[in-house]
Amino acid sequence: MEELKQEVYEANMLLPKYNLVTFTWGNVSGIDRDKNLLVIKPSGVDYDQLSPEKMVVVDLDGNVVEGELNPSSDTATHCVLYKQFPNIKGVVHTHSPWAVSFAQAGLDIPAAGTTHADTFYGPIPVSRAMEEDEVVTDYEKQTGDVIVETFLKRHIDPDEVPAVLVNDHGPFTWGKSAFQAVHNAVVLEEVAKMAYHSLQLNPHHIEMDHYLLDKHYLRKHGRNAYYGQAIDK
Ligand SMILES: O=C(CO)[C@@H](O)[C@H](O)COP(=O)(O)O
Repeated sequence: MEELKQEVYEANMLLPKYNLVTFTWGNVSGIDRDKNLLVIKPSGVDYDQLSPEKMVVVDLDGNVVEGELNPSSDTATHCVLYKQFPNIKGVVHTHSPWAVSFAQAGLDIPAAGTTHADTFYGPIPVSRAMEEDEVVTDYEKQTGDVIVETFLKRHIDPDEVPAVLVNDHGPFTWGKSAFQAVHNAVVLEEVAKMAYHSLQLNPHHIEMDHYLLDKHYLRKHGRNAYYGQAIDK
């Protein structure tokens, strides 16, 4: 687990580097799928006080297996995502302002251009607002459940759109490693900013044409399709 602690520590340090967080906001985790153990940032610790040794190891139920500090307050959300999205090995939560603005407005981030399509095969979905009892009982676990519900109800593949906006809260991203999850968080913030400005310039021309989304995303990610029909060429 030492290697994963080092990776997750370095991934956490990228959040302030790319201006995705302020103070102790946000968190990154990574999972060892063989051991079913995840490493996550400790709760409430300033980024400049972090070290690989301060990372916390928990099981998929959030029980601390190793570490002196409390795990991130969002640990339960990370655990739900690892359980429900079997191909992911890293999760990130940030408070990046442009993505949070869409989350607070209850709006998807539209697939407005090829910058978006490079990483996300469609709009970034915003979850529904959570009910009072969901917030009061176990907010962080319920947050994970609402994220999974969003992808199931909208038939979105989490491997093709590795990001979500939690309504009234902020973004979560994921990927095949903690570093890839951070990369997706950086791209998410950039495309949120671009989409906001595109909407201001021309709200009537925002969603990119599907054939361009298909060609661009699927060509970059190993498939080639046209209007969703896979073309074996
Ligand atoms: O979303 C929130 C608070 O709104 C949390 O993600 C904090 O931003 C970070 O909490 P810790 O990871 O330090 O517990």
